[in-house]
Amino acid sequence: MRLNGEISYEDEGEVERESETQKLIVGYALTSKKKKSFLQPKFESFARNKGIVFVAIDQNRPLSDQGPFDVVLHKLSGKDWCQILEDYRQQHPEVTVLDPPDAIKHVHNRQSMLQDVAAVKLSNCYGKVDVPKQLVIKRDPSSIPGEVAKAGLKLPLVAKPLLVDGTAKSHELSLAYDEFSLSKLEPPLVLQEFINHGGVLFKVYVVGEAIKVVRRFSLPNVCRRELSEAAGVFNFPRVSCAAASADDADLDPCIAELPPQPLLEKLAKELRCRMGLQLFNIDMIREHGNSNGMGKCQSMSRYSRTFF
Ligand SMILES: Nc1ncnc2c1ncn2[C@@H]1O[C@H](COP(=O)(O)OP(=O)(O)OP(=O)(O)O)[C@@H](O)[C@H]1O
Ligand SMILES: O=P(O)(O)O[C@H]1[C@H](O)[C@@H](O)[C@H](OP(=O)(O)O)[C@@H](OP(=O)(O)O)[C@H]1O
Repeated sequence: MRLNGEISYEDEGEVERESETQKLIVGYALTSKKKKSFLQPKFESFARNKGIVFVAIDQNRPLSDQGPFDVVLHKLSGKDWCQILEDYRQQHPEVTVLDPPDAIKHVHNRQSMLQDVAAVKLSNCYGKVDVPKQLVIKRDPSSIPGEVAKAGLKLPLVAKPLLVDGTAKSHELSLAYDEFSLSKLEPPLVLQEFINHGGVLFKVYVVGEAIKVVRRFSLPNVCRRELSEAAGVFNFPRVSCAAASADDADLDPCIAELPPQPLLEKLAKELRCRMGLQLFNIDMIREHGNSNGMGKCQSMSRYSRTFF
């Protein structure tokens, strides 16, 4: 299995023979941004060799007039599109829609996306999965310092937009070091306690029962001295984007070790059942200095990367 550009074509010949008998048609409805990042030409041609063909859905024509599709893969939003998909699902129960609009709703909001993770209460011999302590602020920024104190949240705090709609704005994150600067933040947002995690994040990609984990660089630990000296709100860029891969980095094994596969399998299965999602991604960090293998999921999203 290879990520993005690093494609292995070792088994191509064999697969091409298989594809002569079988074809799976995937109709896709993606924004141009998503088409560019997800449906890369190399990926499309690799899929074609596996007998999987991607066909663009024409949004100006009724969906039922198009196809036939085995799978409808989409990442569009809006009430009208959701209704079109729901109607299509009723008329074509044989088609797999990735994913149904009702299931997707969970990951469009940073509060609801972690509620299901917390509800799983996953703790077994392989480790424990939890979510950071967090608070939702819907309106008044001047109320934030008081709300934070009332909830007993410890500084520094990571501030994230409440809604996640695929825009760059919805991925803008900031770190607030002191209580006075909290009222500068712009609701609606989620405030999460910053978890020291050794600067490494695990991206867990789930496709049905298949799981692929990659390692990315992340924010470094914040030490007590830094916290006592720093003040204000700092915006930080997409620290754990694809370019920040730490898969081949020479790291302390305690930090770099991937979360145990059985733990991820259990988590993914529970989330699939609870949310009804088949295709999603979980961002996980391992709490630094916690020898019990405690992991925290601090975010979830829909698919993005292409894997081979
Ligand atoms: N509570 C937290 N404690 C420590 N680091 C955090 C916390 N929340 C987020 N981060 C770090 O901030 C970065 C981005 O966070 P997050 O994944 O929540 O944003 P996102 O917009 O959902 O990201 P993506 O679009 O990449 O999925 C990651 O490197 C992550 O490790
Ligand atoms: O590239 P990875 O590290 O897998 O992170 C993804 C995020 O998890 C997704 O949420 C992004 O998609 P949206 O911007 O549509 O939410 C997705 O955006 P992209 O498809 O435009 O690259 C990625 O940023």
